[in-house]
Amino acid sequence: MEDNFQSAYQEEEDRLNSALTEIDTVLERLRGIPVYTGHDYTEQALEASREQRRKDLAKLRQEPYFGRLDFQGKDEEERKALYIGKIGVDREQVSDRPLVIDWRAPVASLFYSFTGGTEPASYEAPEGLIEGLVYLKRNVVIRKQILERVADTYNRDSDGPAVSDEFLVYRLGENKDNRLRDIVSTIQEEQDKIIRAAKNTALIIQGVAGSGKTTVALHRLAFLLYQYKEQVSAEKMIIFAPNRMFLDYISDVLPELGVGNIAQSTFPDWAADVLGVVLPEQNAAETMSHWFEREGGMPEITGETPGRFKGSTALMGIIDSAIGLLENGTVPEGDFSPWDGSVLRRSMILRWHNEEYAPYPPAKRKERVMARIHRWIEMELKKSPSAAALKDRKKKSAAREKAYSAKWPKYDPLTIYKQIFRAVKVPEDWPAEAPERIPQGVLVSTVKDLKKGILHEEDLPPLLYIHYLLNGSEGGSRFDHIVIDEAQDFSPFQIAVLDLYVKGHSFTILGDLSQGIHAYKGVHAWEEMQTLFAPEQTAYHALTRSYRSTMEIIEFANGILSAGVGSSLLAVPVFRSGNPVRLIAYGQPLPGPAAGGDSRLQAVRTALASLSGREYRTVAVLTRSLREAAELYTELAGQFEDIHLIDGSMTEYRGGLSVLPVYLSKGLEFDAVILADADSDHYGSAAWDAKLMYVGCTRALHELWMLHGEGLPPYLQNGEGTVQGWPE
Ligand SMILES: Nc1ncnc2c1ncn2[C@@H]1O[C@H](COP(=O)(O)OP(=O)(O)OP(=O)(O)O)[C@@H](O)[C@H]1O
Repeated sequence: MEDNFQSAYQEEEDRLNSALTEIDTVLERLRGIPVYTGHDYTEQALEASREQRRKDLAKLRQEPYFGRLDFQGKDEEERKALYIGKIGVDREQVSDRPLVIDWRAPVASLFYSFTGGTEPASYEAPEGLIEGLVYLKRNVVIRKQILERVADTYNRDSDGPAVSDEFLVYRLGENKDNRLRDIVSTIQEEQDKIIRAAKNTALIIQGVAGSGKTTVALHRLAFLLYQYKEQVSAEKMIIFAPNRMFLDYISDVLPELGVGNIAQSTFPDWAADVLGVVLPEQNAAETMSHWFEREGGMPEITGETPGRFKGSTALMGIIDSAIGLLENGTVPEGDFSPWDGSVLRRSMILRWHNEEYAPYPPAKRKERVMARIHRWIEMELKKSPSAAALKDRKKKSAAREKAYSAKWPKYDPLTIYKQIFRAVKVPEDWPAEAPERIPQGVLVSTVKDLKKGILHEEDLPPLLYIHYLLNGSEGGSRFDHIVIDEAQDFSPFQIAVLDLYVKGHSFTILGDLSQGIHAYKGVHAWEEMQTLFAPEQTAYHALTRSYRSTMEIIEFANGILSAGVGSSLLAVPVFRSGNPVRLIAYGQPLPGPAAGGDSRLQAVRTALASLSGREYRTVAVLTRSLREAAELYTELAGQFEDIHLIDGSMTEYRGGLSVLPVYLSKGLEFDAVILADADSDHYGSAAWDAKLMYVGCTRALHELWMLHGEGLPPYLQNGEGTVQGWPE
C-alpha cells in the first residue's frame, strides 16, 4: 500500500513538473508577442484574448489542476489520463489530449458523476453519448506549484467498487475563513446534476442546510458561461441574495472560478433601482423587529398577512384588471387644437393609439402618440403666414400640448398602486369591487402606510409589475439567467415578476423550507412557485446531504426539526465525526475562574474564551434578538479582539468572532457556534421557533455549544446526542 502510494506520488510529481514546464513555455511565447496598441478592431480583440490567456496561465501555474481521471472510451485503443483544472490548457504541439481539461468540459463531468462500480460509465458530449471504462479517480492537491497530497478515491485495479468519501471528508474538516470557497475538486454527483442542468429551465432546488446550495448556484453560473458562450454573457446574469453582507461573504467564489462581472444584488435594491424609488433602511429594520423581536413570539401568519397577500398571484390579477381599464379609456375626449383654427381630429389620434402604436405598453404608447402629435404640430407651424404668427402659434401650441398631455391618465406605478388600494382618488369608471377582493386588514394598513409615504419590501413586486405593464422591460434588456438564493423567503409574485425580466424562464431558485423563518412573506411549499411555470419549463431537485457540519451537529439539528416542526426534510450527514453538541446551563460551576458579570454573561465569556482559544478561525455567538446581541457585544468587546457585532446594516463580513441575532445568521457559517439563551424564555414551542433554532445550529461546522437558562423548549428536552456541562 505504502509502495503504491509512493509510486503514485512520484508519478504525479513528475507529471506536475512537466506540466509546469509546458505552461511556462506557452506563457513565455504569449509574453513574447508585442502588445498591440493600434486601432484595428480584430487585432484589439486578439490582444484582449491573449491578455486574458496570460492572466489565466499565470494564475494556473500555481495550481494547474486538482484531479485526474483515467478513462478509456469504447472506441479508443488505450486508456488516457485526463487532468482536470479550473481552466483548460491546450498543448503547444498538436495532440489529441489537452494538457489540462476545464472542469466544465463534457468529459470532466465523469470526474463528478462517476460513483464507482465495474460497469461502463458515460457522459454527454456534443457528438453524442460517449461510453467507456473509468480506471482511476484521483484527487491531487497542489499549492503554489508544490504537490501536497495525492488521494485515490477510486481505483479499478485495487479498490472496492465504490468511490470513497475520504478526500471529501478531509476537505470538510478544514477550518474556514471569512469567505465561501469554490468546491471544484469535490463537487458531488447530486450537485453536479444541478450545475450542468440545461439553461432554459426554472430549476427549483430544495436543499437541506449546508447542502451547498449557494456554492452550487455559483458554480452553475460558471458552467452556463462556459457551455452557452454564444448565448449568455456575465453582464446579463444576476444573483439575488438576502443581504449585502451575504453578497460580500460569497464574493470570492466567482473570481476564483475565473468569472467576473455578474451582477449581485438584493431584491429590494434591484427593484428600487428599476423603479427609481428609495426604500429607507429603517423600514426593513422595522419589519425585522416586528417579526423577530416581539415579546411572546411571532404574530400569527394567515392569508391576510400583508406580505403573504401582496406576494400572491391574487394581487397580480387585481392589477391586471386595473391596467386593463386604463388601456380602454386613455385618449382624452375631444379633438386637439394647438391654436384656434387648427384641428387634429380625435379619430386620427385614436388611429395612432389603437392601431399604429398598439403593440406598445400604455406608457410607451402615450409617449409615441405625444411625439407624433408634436411632429404634426411642427408640420402645421411651417404653414404659418408670417414670423409673428409663427411666434404666437409656437407659444400657444406649447401650452396646449402640455395641457393635452396632462389630460391622459398618470402612468406612474405608485399612483396606480395607490389607486388600487384607494389611497388616492380613482378614475370614475373604476369598478367598485376591486378593494373587496383585498383582505380588509391589508387594505387598511396599506392605505395608512401609503398615505404616509411608507413603502415596504412586499410593495415592490406589485409596483414592479405595474411598471412592467406600463413600460415593458426597458430597451428589451432582459437577463440571460437569474439565481435566487434563500428562495424560501421569496413570494410567488416576486418570481412571476422576475420571470418577465429573464429570457426563457432561465432560473436557478434555491432554498430550504426548514429554514423558512420569514414565512410572513415567503413560500410555504415549493408548489407555490412551481405552478407559475408550465411543467416542461421547470424542474425540481432535492439536495439531502449536508456537507457543512459534523454528524453530531447534523443529527442534533435533525432532532429539532422532527420534534419541533414535524418535518421530514432531514439532512443526511457525510461521515465526518467531531465533538458532541454541548448543553450548558447558566449557573453551572465554571471550569475556570469567573470573569465577572451575572451567570449568563460569565457562561458566554467562558465559552467564547474556550472556543476562540482553539484553532478555529470563525466563532459566533448567536442571540435571540438584536437587542441582546448588541448588549452582549458591549460586554464582550473589551475582552476579545477581532470581535464584531452584526446588525443587518453591514456590507462586509469580517470573520473572527461575531455576535449576532440568530435570524441574521442565515446563509453564513462558522467553525464554532455558541447559541446563547437556548431556553424556553427565548424559544417558544411553535414550529417557527424551532426553525429559528435549527437555522442557528446548522451554522456550525465543527463545534456547537447551547447555553441556556431554566427550562428548555420541548424540542430540546430529551437532550439526545448531547453532553451536558463544560468540558473537562
Ligand atoms: N461538494 C462539496 N465539497 C466540499 N465542500 C462542500 C461541498 N458542498 C458544500 N460544501 C461546503 O459546505 C458548506 C455549505 O455550503 P453552502 O453554504 O453553499 O450551503 P447551503 O445549502 O447554501 O447552506 P444553508 O442553506 O445552510 O445556508 C460550505 O462550507 C461549502 O464549501
